Order: sequence, then C-alpha cells, then structure tokens
Amino acid sequence: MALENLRAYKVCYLLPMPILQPSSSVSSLPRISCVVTRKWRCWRMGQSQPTHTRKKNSMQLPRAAAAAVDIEPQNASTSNSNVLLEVKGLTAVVTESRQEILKGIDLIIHQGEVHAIMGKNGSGKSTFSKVLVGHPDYEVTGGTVIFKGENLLDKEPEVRCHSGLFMSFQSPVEIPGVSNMDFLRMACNARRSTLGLTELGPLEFYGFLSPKLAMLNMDPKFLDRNVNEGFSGGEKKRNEILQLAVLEADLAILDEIDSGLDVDALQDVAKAVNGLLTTKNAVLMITHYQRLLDSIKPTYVHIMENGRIVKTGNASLAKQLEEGGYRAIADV
Ligand SMILES: Nc1ncnc2c1ncn2[C@@H]1O[C@H](COP(=O)(O)OP(=O)(O)OP(=O)(O)O)[C@@H](O)[C@H]1O
Repeated sequence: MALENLRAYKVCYLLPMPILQPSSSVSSLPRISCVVTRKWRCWRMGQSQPTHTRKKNSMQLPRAAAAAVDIEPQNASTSNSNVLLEVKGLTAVVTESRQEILKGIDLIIHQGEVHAIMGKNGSGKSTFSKVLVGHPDYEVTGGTVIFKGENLLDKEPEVRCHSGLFMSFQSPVEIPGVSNMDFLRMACNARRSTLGLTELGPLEFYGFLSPKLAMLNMDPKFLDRNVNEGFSGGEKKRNEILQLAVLEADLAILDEIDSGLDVDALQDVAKAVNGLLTTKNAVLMITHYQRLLDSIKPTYVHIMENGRIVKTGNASLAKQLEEGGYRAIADV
C-alpha cells in the first residue's frame, strides 16, 4: 500500500491500525498491507474486527420543517449555491441484521449554519452521523445525500473526509504507538495535499498547531502522548476538536461532544467550535442537553424519533425540551 493511500485512510479515520505496537512509528506505516488497513478501517469505525468486506432555495425547509414549531426563517440570502449537505429520504439498515434504523431522513444544511439533532436514546442520531461518514455497520437502502454538490454515498469514507466531512466520535478510540503530534501532522498534510496546498514540516506545523492548542487550553504535552492513550474522557473530546481545528473541515459532525466534559472544558470546546465557524462551513451537533446549545447557538434544532426527523425549530425548541421533556413538545 502506497504511503499516500495510507495517508488517505489516516485522514478519514484519524487512527492507525490496531496491530501497531507501542514501538511502532509513523514511518512504519507504509509497510502495512492493504488487508491490515481494511481491518484498521473497520476498527476505526468502532469495531474490533471487520464485519464484512464489502436544494433547496432560500424559502425551502427540510420536509420535517412542515411539522416544526417556532421555525426561524433561514437567511433570505441562502441559495442553492451555499447548500453544504442535502439529505433526502435517507433510509439505512444494520448491515448484518438488516434491521432498519433510519426511516427517511430529510435535512438541508447551508454554509454558516449550526444544526443540532436531539432525540430520545435509540432514536437513530448516532446512526445517522455514522451513515454520513460511511460506517460499514450500516447499509443505505434508499434516499440521497449530496455534499458540496456531489453524491456522498458513492464515495469511500476516506474520500468523504478528504472532501471536508469530519466526524467527532462519541467514544474516541485510543491508538497505541502513534504520537498525537505525528498523527495530527499527517492528517493535516493529507488534507492540505487534497486542497492543493504545500505540506507543513514539523516546525511549520507546530506554528500552525500552537494557537489551536491555546484555543482549547490544551497542554502541549498531549502532543507527545499516543493518540488518546490514557486520556480522560474530557481530554479525548478536546483532542477530537483539536483534530477538527487541524483539518478545517467544511462540515463537522459532533456526536455528543459535550458528554464527559467538565464546565470549564465545555466552555473551551464551545469557544473552539465557535472560533472555527465561518460563513463557509457548518456544524451538525448531536446532543441531549441545552447547556451545549447555550454556548454554540444552533440555527436549527431537529428532533429525531424512530429514525426520522419529526420536528424542526429554532433554539427555543431545545429550551422547551429542557423544561418539559419530550412529552412537552409532542403535541406542539
Ligand atoms: N450496529 C448495530 N447493530 C444493531 N443495532 C444497532 C446498531 N447500530 C444501531 N443500532 C440500534 O439502532 C437504534 C439507534 O441507535 P443510535 O445509536 O443511532 O441511537 P441514538 O439516537 O444515537 O441514541 P443515544 O442517544 O442513546 O446515543 C438503537 O436501537 C440501536 O440499538
């Protein structure tokens, strides 16, 4: 496997292969075979073993918006040209069992928007995000997903990442044997290479990284440690946001980024995410709690139920939820 290909995988999954020993280094990566890389890919997806081989205009809203409460009109200047993600009628099953989890999701995300998905446990939120990044546990059975004007579903996961999709995992995985610094630099350079930018050498990269570390109040000593190894839950979450900051993704999917964070860490992470938001990118957050939305203001809040978005509203929808639970919004 060529180094470049391996880098591609690396950017997507942001983790090296499970067979890497503590003594392994990034320089050993080119020697690792394709087969192992496939295992690694699956492992990055949260599995220990591979399970198989295998527009809107300015006035339109997602279909679910028809059932919405308190919908805030989207910016009148929005147009097809700034649609980042358009999901229509997305259905997906668990690959092995064929159990249907997503039952027709409609969602449109424009540049500059922050979307929050909330919903009871087991409603399908994480599955939706994993399907977007191409998790092999799930098979898409219907619908379309257009990302930056291109069909996302026919792209390999690593290509999805190259094109600017980032997912922060609910439970980030540890990588023995690879330093955070090497890992971040390799990921950064692979993305830069895709964008036609020159790769950053170690010193240049440190200069690029330093302000991002400072933004997250992260101690530089975390750069010398192996990726997520021995990190606390909160430190792992900060590290995920550091990866996002380094990759400068167009669409960041943050799956329960607030879980496990203390009050100060939550503020640091929220500040960092807000600092990364521009008029060109967007964030899709999955959360159970208003506290995150107090710090990262959502343009839209969606409620997912049984594999569908059943309500869309503005930030007040999350407040209603916080105050009265799901029963309070059921009849709105
Ligand atoms: N790989 C899988 N195999 C079997 N069932 C699965 C798989 N992935 C998801 N499910 C089931 O699909 C449903 C939705 O799961 P998902 O993790 O997407 O929910 P969620 O809304 O993110 O929940 P939570 O808020 O608890 O994180 C659950 O019933 C879950 O058990």
